[in-house]
Amino acid sequence: MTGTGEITLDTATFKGTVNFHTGLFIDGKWVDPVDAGESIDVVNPSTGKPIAKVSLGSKKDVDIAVKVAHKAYKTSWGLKVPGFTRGKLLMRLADLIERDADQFAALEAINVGKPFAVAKAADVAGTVRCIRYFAGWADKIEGKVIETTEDKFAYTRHEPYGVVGQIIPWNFPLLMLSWKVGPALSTGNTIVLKPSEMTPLSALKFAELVAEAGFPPGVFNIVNGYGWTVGQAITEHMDIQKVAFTGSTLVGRKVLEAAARTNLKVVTLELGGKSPSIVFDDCDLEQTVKWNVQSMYANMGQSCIAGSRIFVQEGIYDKFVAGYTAAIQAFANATGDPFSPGTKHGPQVSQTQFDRIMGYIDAGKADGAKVHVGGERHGNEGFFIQPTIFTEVKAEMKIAKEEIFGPVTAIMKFKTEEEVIEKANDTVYGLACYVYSDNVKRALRVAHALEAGSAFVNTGQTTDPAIPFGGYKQSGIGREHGEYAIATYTQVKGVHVNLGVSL
Ligand SMILES: NC(=O)C1=CN([C@@H]2O[C@H](COP(=O)(O)OP(=O)(O)OC[C@H]3O[C@@H](n4cnc5c(N)ncnc54)[C@H](O)[C@@H]3O)[C@@H](O)[C@H]2O)C=CC1
Ligand code: BAL
Repeated sequence: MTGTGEITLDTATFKGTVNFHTGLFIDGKWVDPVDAGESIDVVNPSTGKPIAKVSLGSKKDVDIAVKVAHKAYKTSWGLKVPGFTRGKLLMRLADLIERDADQFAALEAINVGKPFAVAKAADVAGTVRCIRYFAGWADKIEGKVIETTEDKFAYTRHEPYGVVGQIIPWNFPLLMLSWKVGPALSTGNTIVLKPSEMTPLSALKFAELVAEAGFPPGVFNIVNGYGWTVGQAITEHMDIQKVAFTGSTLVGRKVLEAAARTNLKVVTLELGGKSPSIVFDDCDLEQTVKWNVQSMYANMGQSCIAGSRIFVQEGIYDKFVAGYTAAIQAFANATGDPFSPGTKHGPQVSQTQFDRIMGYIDAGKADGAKVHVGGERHGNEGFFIQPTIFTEVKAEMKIAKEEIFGPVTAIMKFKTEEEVIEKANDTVYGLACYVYSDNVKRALRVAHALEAGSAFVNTGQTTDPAIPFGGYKQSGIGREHGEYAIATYTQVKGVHVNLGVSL
């Protein structure tokens, strides 16, 4: 019997105990790592104190997990199982996650620092919707017949890869897992997944429900561990045919290099961003302020699509900055315990991220930008940072160029549409962009001219499992969501059948 953990809470939003396993989930069972004994401390970012220990896996455990995943693929999953059966199991899994929504939200609140209500309404509900969406695809994966000559019957099959590796980040531990697990299982692949070492708890809870839903053993496996050991072993494994990764551009590069060095596995990458938000004079000011607050400060700014560079047209600049400042000050007043009902802003996920973000704030100050709001830590416990706005920002400053991944906005002024398109596109990233204007022709013209995989027009940040998500430029390769995700988890075979006598 491997370890278990429990967290008991008596808060205004959640009262009760959440139990979870702390081992590795391989072949439908909870097991200890081959090199048992070492563990990872899981920390509550609101206090900086440990809340659990989970087993630390290694390359040896990845090897075992890949073997059982391969066997499951050949014997009890893959195309052996009809799409409607895979879909039914995924539907059942979604129902179980919904049943345990409060427990999942509690884990995301205590382990990531997300406000409980937000975790429940966004992360958990989004996960349920994502799994249901991909359950629906399972029996709709179709090839096509291709007309060539009268003698030839040719058609395509969209076949799974076999064993896929999935490496999950810490900013949306459950939701990002669902974006990867949903399409992989729907299409018949089996999975070896590594959660972030900082935020493994919701993934471990998820694995319990995979077993309860009745998926065959070996179809879904979790190996906890660090990126440079377990993560790297996944990316280098010769029997993993595809890897899906969400995280930093730095590590994304390593994932691609590992694939090139080993078996040329297919790689999809969802990486960093420095998304522009463009506010035109003719926008609906009140709404635009609200949308910008949400797009930037949701999840404590730890979102790859955060609208972190706000370009404001000169005619509305003063009014926008005044409205945005007031809104951020109100938002900042709702900083605190993720389990308090009114909390909107929690801690950063870790000491490392806290230090990194404070380093950027210091760089902004040193480079001559003006701290308009915030700019300091909040309180003296945990990893809280005040929502921060910089004005008087120049394009060449670090805070305008690099992904901060924290609650820090850089506001800049512009005059013309042409000028702002050029400035907005002057980045190595291309994940998302935001455009605010009541002139729909202009809004769409600009959205089309911006080099980004998602364009949000007159809205905050929003994702939907039906709508493709991914990056241009150094923000990634491939797409998650929608039929595009189905395509990235299948490979196409062209079948040529001779109906005549000659070739
Ligand atoms: N696109 C996104 O949603 C995310 C972006 N980031 C960006 O990355 C920055 C640094 O955050 P980190 O936690 O250090 O990100 P990271 O890229 O190191 O971590 C993401 C995942 O990759 C794994 N990993 C690390 N090294 C690996 C390797 N060599 N091979 C395979 N897997 C590996 C980690 O264990 C984790 O599961 C953030 O400040 C942010 O800018 C981080 C998390 C999510
Ligand atoms: N990584 C996809 C969702 C987000 O970070 O906003």
